[in-house]
Amino acid sequence: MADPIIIAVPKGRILQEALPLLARVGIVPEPAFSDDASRALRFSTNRADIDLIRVRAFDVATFVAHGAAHLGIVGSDVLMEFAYSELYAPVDLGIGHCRLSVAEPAAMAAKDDPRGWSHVRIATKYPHVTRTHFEARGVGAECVKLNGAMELAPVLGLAPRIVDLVSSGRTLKENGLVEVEVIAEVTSRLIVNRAAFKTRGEVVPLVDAFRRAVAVQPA
Ligand SMILES: Nc1ncnc2c1ncn2[C@@H]1O[C@H](COP(=O)(O)OP(=O)(O)OP(=O)(O)O)[C@@H](O)[C@H]1O
Ligand SMILES: O=P(O)(O)OC[C@H]1O[C@H](OP(=O)(O)OP(=O)(O)O)[C@H](O)[C@@H]1O
Repeated sequence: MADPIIIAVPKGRILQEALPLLARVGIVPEPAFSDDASRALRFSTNRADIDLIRVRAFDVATFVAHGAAHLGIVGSDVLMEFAYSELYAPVDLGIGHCRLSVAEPAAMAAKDDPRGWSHVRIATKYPHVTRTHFEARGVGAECVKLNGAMELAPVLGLAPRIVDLVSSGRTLKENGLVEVEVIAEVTSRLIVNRAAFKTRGEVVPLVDAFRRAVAVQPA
């Protein structure tokens, strides 16, 4: 038998929404996959021809782009940041809904006019998306790269503005920030390594199975 197809799934918040979707596709991981105490990183499933790996959200795209995994589930925010040409993103999975936004302290926003910006300093996990967004309207963006807790940057003087994911808005509110621009709406996508799509015959029916599972997804 050929080596199993490997699907990369992010640990963290997307995982909880991805598991019911995988079940509708007919993929049920071994129990250790959902056990936070497990230190394993690769897991078998009810299908002998499919294994799952559990990696950080940003690393899903890297594993699949390099062919170390054949398919993956990843936020469109990550795809925008890396823009890997080796990836094909054929299915919007309709999970992990949030948006990528610019935010700043409420007091600053009260007096601020985004149309007047010529240069901004921004704390973010998304420097590429941020620079591209501002360059499109002639604004230079100087980015301070952080991997989390961006909301601390304005009050501690690291950068007056941030670009981060927003869902309920609670994190911004509890840190005295307000959203001033939405850069992109975000959902999770099924991604496929382009070479695997051509060379592994199992991939096309699997992509179709994800498409069907999304179509019957509860609203
Ligand atoms: N508040 C949110 N609501 C819905 N989806 C979100 C939210 N925050 C993040 N996501 C989605 O989940 C993905 C993972 O989020 P995030 O990077 O915050 O997870 P994490 O577990 O903190 O990652 P890591 O620890 O690997 O850095 C994001 O790429 C995005 O697509
Ligand atoms: O608008 P809200 O519903 O409050 O969600 C937004 C928060 O969610 C994400 O962080 P996450 O909880 O994944 O934590 P981390 O990125 O700091 O690990 C994001 O980076 C925001 O901090």
